[in-house]
Amino acid sequence: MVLDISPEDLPRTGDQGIGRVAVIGAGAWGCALAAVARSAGRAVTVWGRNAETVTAINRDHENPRYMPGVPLPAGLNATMDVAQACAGADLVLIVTPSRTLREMCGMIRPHLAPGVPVALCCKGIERGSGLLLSQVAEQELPGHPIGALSGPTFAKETALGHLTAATVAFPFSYQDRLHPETSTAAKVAVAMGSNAFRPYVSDDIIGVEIGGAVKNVIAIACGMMTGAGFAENTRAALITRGMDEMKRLAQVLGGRRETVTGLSGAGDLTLTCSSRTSRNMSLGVQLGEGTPREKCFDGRNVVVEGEINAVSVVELAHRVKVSMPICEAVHAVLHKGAPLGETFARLWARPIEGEPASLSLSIDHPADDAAINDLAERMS
Ligand SMILES: NC(=O)C1=CN([C@@H]2O[C@H](COP(=O)(O)OP(=O)(O)OC[C@H]3O[C@@H](n4cnc5c(N)ncnc54)[C@H](OP(=O)(O)O)[C@@H]3O)[C@@H](O)[C@H]2O)C=CC1
Ligand SMILES: O=C(CO)COP(=O)(O)O
Repeated sequence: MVLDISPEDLPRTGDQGIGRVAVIGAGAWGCALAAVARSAGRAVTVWGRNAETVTAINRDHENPRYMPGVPLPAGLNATMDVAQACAGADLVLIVTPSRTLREMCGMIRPHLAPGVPVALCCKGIERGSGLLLSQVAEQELPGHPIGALSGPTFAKETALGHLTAATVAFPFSYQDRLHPETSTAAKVAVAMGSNAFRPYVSDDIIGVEIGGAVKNVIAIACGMMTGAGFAENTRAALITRGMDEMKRLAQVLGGRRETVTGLSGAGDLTLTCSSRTSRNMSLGVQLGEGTPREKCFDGRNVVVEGEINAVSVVELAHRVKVSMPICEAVHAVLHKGAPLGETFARLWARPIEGEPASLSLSIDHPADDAAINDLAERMS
């Protein structure tokens, strides 16, 4: 169900709450979130850099390039003018690929009113610096509360109004702990929430962001093994052990392990590792089937965050000395030319460990090279 209210009919609620939302990015997720905010009764303007897409959103209420056939609410405005998109906004959602975040922050900076909260809806870790996206945005947008909106949310399903839940995380002040319902996270959750889109409030931005960045890499691993002919046992093992990698990294960086078991961690990991609707899983499947990288997605340029972020995740893990063997395997195959079959066969042949890791043990068993070669052969 989509409410069709003209932006002029809506009060600007100012201090009372969030009336206007600017969405930076007119791709699949940007348009889906714009539809969510519009359906929740907000006035919404989407900024996009592609004239045809902007025209199609305004004229046809559709994004034919990224979500063909999915109707968007009629009252949703799109523009190529960033000043117009940000004018009067009480909330900004940044929804472009993670590698563009710094650039997007610089672009919107001159046009934001002081103190307007910015929620990051992209998933990744900055390459080189190892910074979380929220830390990048804090550097570029001083004085603005920076948070994240993340969860198991395929854009098309969300835009079509399928029941969806996600986490909204902003750091809490002392006051926020006394009155969580007036925190920025709660205000953003109220602004975005509707009968179909259910936000949960969190103060653990680190835990939420790590979940979003790492799950894409694990989804590529699941795809690779699926494409190579392995089945549900293998996928379940990768999901579970992948979640452990997420938990370890989140905890060392100051996030909470229980956040990783929530929507933005376990929820998104399960979704992304279960369906070829996921671009990350789909890339893995194609590679596992033996398709050369340049021929994947029929040669189209598709946003696969886990591919780029395998580098930043592994670099970060090395920096903080966290063991992430599945991410390492994906990184080795994608970026170091390691053979997929042998890499995953060796992943399975690692020393026996404790579960949980606090049961600290490591039992070497002699690597049976012939067996590893057999397994690798089976995967090639
Ligand atoms: N799709 C989904 O289901 C979900 C996606 N996300 C996350 O959202 C983020 C965006 O993904 P999604 O919307 O799916 O991607 P899409 O490929 O659908 O769209 C990407 C958008 O970003 C724009 N863009 C790309 N590069 C730049 C740039 N340098 N400057 C400005 N705009 C740029 C594209 O514009 P143009 O068309 O002009 O190239 C396009 O509008 C990712 O981090 C993804 O992980 C999160 C949850 C769900
Ligand atoms: O993040 C997503 C769902 O929550 C989208 O996943 P993909 O980028 O793999 O399509």
